[in-house]
Amino acid sequence: MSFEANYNQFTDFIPWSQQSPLRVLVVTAALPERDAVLRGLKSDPRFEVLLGGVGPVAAGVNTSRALAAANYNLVISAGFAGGFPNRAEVGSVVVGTEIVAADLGAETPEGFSSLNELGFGSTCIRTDKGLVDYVTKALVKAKLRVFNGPVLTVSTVTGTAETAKEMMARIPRAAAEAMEGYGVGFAALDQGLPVIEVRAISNMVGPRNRSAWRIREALEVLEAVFQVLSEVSI
Ligand SMILES: O=C(O)c1cccc(C(=O)CC[C@H]2O[C@@H](n3cnc4c(=O)[nH]cnc43)[C@H](O)[C@@H]2O)c1
Repeated sequence: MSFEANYNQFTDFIPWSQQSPLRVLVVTAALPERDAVLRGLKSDPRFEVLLGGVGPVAAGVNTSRALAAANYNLVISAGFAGGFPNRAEVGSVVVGTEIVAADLGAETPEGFSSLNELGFGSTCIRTDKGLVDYVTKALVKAKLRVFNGPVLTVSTVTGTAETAKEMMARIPRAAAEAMEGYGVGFAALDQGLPVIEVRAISNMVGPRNRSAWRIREALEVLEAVFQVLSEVSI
């Protein structure tokens, strides 16, 4: 289906799609992720791919800078992520329903208190539901293994079973953990733009085991994701 046909499908119910022409900023953390996304997109002119750096601060600052320099109407945070056990396995894709700054808060004798609970703002950025559903369906149709759920943003990669358990208790439906989504999402929100997070699962969240990382597989999945997105022209 052509870009215009798909684009028009949204015009009844997704405000961002009424803005024309569609320009999408994709923010990746590292070079291999950026290159995989570019290979998938095959020079689709509607997409710009930014190397935003690792972690929420670098990603947020670089996204803000890019959004200030040009007009976009959609932002995508993309790359690898850890999958939570029984939620998203290695080689699958997670399309985030929410972006949650999972370690932004305070440790108290009673346990962790999020920024929300402390009354200092929100740790949760909502993603565009219509777009999340649309992207999910397109990826499933392309035979990718896709899961939906909150994607956590952390400043410290989880490296023990205890912390993984704690994260799952804190955000029970969490599907994946990465390090940039909240920064990218905050910058998009600041400009009034919709955001989604799409992650290829390279490892499981839990005890540190670098030999179990499946980077090449995750890169292939990331490339396939953006090939699909280019073909359905979100
Ligand atoms: O040294 C380690 O044990 C280790 C384990 C997981 C990830 C790292 C990184 O430095 C990668 C950071 C990079 O990749 C994304 N990512 C991928 N998997 C995870 C994860 O399980 N938890 C958090 N982030 C992850 C992340 O978005 C960064 O861009 C090192």
